[in-house]
Amino acid sequence: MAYNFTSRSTCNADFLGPSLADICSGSSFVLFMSLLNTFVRDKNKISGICERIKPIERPDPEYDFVVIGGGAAGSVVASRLSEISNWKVLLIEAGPDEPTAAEIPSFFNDDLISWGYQTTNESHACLSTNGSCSFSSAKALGGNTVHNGMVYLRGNPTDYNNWAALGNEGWSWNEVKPFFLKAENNSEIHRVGRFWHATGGPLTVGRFPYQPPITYSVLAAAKEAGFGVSHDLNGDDLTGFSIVQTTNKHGVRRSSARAYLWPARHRRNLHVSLNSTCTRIIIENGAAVGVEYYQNGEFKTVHTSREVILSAGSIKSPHVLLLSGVGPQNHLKSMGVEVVKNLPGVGENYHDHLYYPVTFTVNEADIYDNNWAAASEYLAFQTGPLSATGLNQVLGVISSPATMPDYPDTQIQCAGYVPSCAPGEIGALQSTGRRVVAFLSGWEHPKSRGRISLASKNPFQYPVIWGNFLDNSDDVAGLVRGINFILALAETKALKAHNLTLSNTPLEACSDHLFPSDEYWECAVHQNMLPQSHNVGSCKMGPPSDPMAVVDPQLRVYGIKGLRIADASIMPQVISANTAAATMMIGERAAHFIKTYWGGH
Ligand SMILES: Cc1cc2nc3c(=O)[nH]c(=O)nc-3n(C[C@H](O)[C@H](O)[C@H](O)COP(=O)(O)OP(=O)(O)OC[C@H]3O[C@@H](n4cnc5c(N)ncnc54)[C@H](O)[C@@H]3O)c2cc1C
Repeated sequence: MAYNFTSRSTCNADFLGPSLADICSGSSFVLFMSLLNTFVRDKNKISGICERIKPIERPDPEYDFVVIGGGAAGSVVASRLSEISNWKVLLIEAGPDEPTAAEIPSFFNDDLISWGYQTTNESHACLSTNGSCSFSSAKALGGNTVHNGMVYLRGNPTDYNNWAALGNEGWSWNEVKPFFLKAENNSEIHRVGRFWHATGGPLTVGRFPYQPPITYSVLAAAKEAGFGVSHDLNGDDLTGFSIVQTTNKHGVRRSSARAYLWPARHRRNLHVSLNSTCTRIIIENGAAVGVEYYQNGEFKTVHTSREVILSAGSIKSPHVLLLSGVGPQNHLKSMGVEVVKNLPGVGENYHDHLYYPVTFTVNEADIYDNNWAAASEYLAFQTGPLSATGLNQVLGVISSPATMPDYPDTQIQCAGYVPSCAPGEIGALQSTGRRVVAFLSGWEHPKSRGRISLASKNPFQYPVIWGNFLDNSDDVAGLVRGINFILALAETKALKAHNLTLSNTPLEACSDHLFPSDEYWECAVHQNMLPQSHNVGSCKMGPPSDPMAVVDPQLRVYGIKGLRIADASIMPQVISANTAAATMMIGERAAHFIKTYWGGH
């Protein structure tokens, strides 16, 4: 095999986001990361430098549709609507284009492009950080699909049947499944089969080309501990540990923007405006007629002749609605915002999956996996450690005694072996200690509900994000059960062979409890639990009989004509799995509703 770095592209994309060199601090990293960034950027197969959407500088005064937010759902909506060549579509995204670093799977969760959100006033959670939980959310074209873990899980059929049972016609599993399939291009169809999967859609899905060797010990441990091994958690094997499929193509990330927008880059009827923050939806006589946004130091407006689609995610969609005068009237009045429509559910019902990390060491030196050898292999072949997310591609789905066997409520996410920053030397040590791995107890059926509300009517001030996490004691119990599953996994011969040793040390704040008893873990999760950034529910979908519903089952905002919401915020209850695939499905569903309404099929 010969290394080939000669595919230097001549394309230019001066609108790209931050460089790899910005990710790692420390001067010794800079040369290595700058060179890697240059090589990656020039390699079209990885960076897609010649395939990117070219942003528009001066949008037209009017479009048929304006989509706010180019994330998991917004990119899908804009792409699907612009399939109709006589519809003009504008997509407004607050962030820049997706950075080249994002294309390399091992550099996931890069905080450089994050909005940097924090919850406040938590009485039961994140007590070690004064009741404020931090979580990541990407500000870039592609939204969180640009820096998420790429795990492709759709959730459980019961999740969607529950939505339908709440009065959301058209959202049962059998009705949403075709839209998952429409999106999907499964690169392992021979392994996972056509009953559950499809080929030919925009979103390439498959396992990463690389798994760290310890992966197979984790799977053996899962078998030994009785959790089982699933060959496909999206098929009929709904529980067990698995090397999951992810949104990657040949070891390169597939964000929703790369999957849906880049192939549409030659469409003359699709415009994308980057670094453009929507500050308000313009509503006249009960109808959305345009959008106000801020770009390059100026407020601008654009009008729409058909619809505005709000896809700014679970934090910003309610924020934009509230800034536009749509929300609980008393709250709006108290903030000095003119009430356009009293809609009490806006910002309510906010919730997220919760997790608690249990950390261990293994009997290996703590080396950096990102080095010249790994980088060269990745540049030449898009394989090796950089082509994957380390042990994070392994997770377990478990039904605890609190749920039905076919409706799992616990997810154990594995973590470790992720090559990200590197000092530039092959085999350099990260520390003189042993390598750390973690297992995250993930609680997938949270019952606590929080709220998004205005901090002020200034559109640039973040809203107040109150998770109210762990308010319901069932959520604490769920996390502790997950921790016990992890401890059982750690006791297996398969993992003992790695000398897996618990490294969580007793917390001072929990010193009244025996370490590691259930009482101790209950105390610990109140101290250090984290939201998983799978936030949903803050503009929930519901039937007209539900006074707290924000959108109807066709995603139309109650009481405002020409305005829909398509993103994770419409989920009435979070699904039992990572939320990106479901959110892209919501984008597909929204585009279908819109095309049906306006005769666009
Ligand atoms: C670190 C991390 C890891 C994750 N890992 C996984 C995973 O492995 N698998 C999985 O399934 N899910 C994962 N998720 C969750 C998943 O990515 C999200 O649920 C999903 O992206 C939500 O989609 P969305 O369209 O609702 O919002 P987003 O994807 O957040 O998109 C919203 C977009 O709107 C833009 N925007 C916001 N406000 C404005 C405004 N005022 N004007 C213009 N634009 C605006 C934002 O910049 C953003 O681009 C992860 C999330 C995070 C943060």
